[in-house]
Amino acid sequence: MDEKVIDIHDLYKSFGTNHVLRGIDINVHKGENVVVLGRSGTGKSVLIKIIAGLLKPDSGNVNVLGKEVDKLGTVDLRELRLKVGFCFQNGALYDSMTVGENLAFPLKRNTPGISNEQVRKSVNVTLEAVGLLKTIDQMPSELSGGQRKRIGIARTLILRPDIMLYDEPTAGLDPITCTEINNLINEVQRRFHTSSIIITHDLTCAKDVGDKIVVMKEGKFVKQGTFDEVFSTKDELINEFYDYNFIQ
Ligand SMILES: Nc1ncnc2c1ncn2[C@@H]1O[C@H](COP(=O)(O)OP(=O)(O)OP(=O)(O)O)[C@@H](O)[C@H]1O
Repeated sequence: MDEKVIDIHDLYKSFGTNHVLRGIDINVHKGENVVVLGRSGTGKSVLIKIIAGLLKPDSGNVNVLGKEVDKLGTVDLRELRLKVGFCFQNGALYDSMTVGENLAFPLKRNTPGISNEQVRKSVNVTLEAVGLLKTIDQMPSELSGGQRKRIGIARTLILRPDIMLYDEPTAGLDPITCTEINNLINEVQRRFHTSSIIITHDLTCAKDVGDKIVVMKEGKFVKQGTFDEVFSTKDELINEFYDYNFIQ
């Protein structure tokens, strides 16, 4: 796990007078799942949007897969974005397309010349990987919340990215479905050799999927280590999380 696929140093980002990121350092090694844990509004989504090249940093170094993201031109940025999969909180599915079409769409758009047979094969393999091949002809509105999340992950995965960025993958799900999503995130890591950042305020998710946990507060990282290292001392910050998650 020596190779760094994400290497961020001294990252700052403000919106007007709202100083959201205030000197962030983080690295993700190849094959690692890193959880960013923090309460609402601490800047977790802004951080992964900067990594995905969707927002520009004010200052600092943001190196992703060996490239300085904010220095890339349009073509190089587009190429990098294909290797960085962004799993949106709501799955970002097209409601007017079937599940199969939702997966085929990004693949066709980003792989000029791909044959219908290759698309069909890839859609099948990817749906099978998330355990939902049976939903291929269903509409997103017919799916449960957990299924929509899985399909959202599949739609990102179909481009076989090196990096997966998960934005609150378990938000709004019941505990059993949360566990299923956590298992899927680990399965994706194993099967597709992805490196991931998972942002969440769900402690069970952090514990289940995180090789490393970083705790963010007010735009800074205040703790990092394995789950046990971070949560071995129950200071005020950590207690906030236990209270929030109703865990004693
Ligand atoms: N495009 C934007 N323009 C202006 N302000 C923004 C923009 N994106 C985010 N912000 C602000 O940045 C701050 C951090 O937002 P962010 O979405 O990163 O929080 P978060 O930690 O992901 O919270 P949550 O858990 O609720 O999603 C918020 O105050 C938000 O209003």
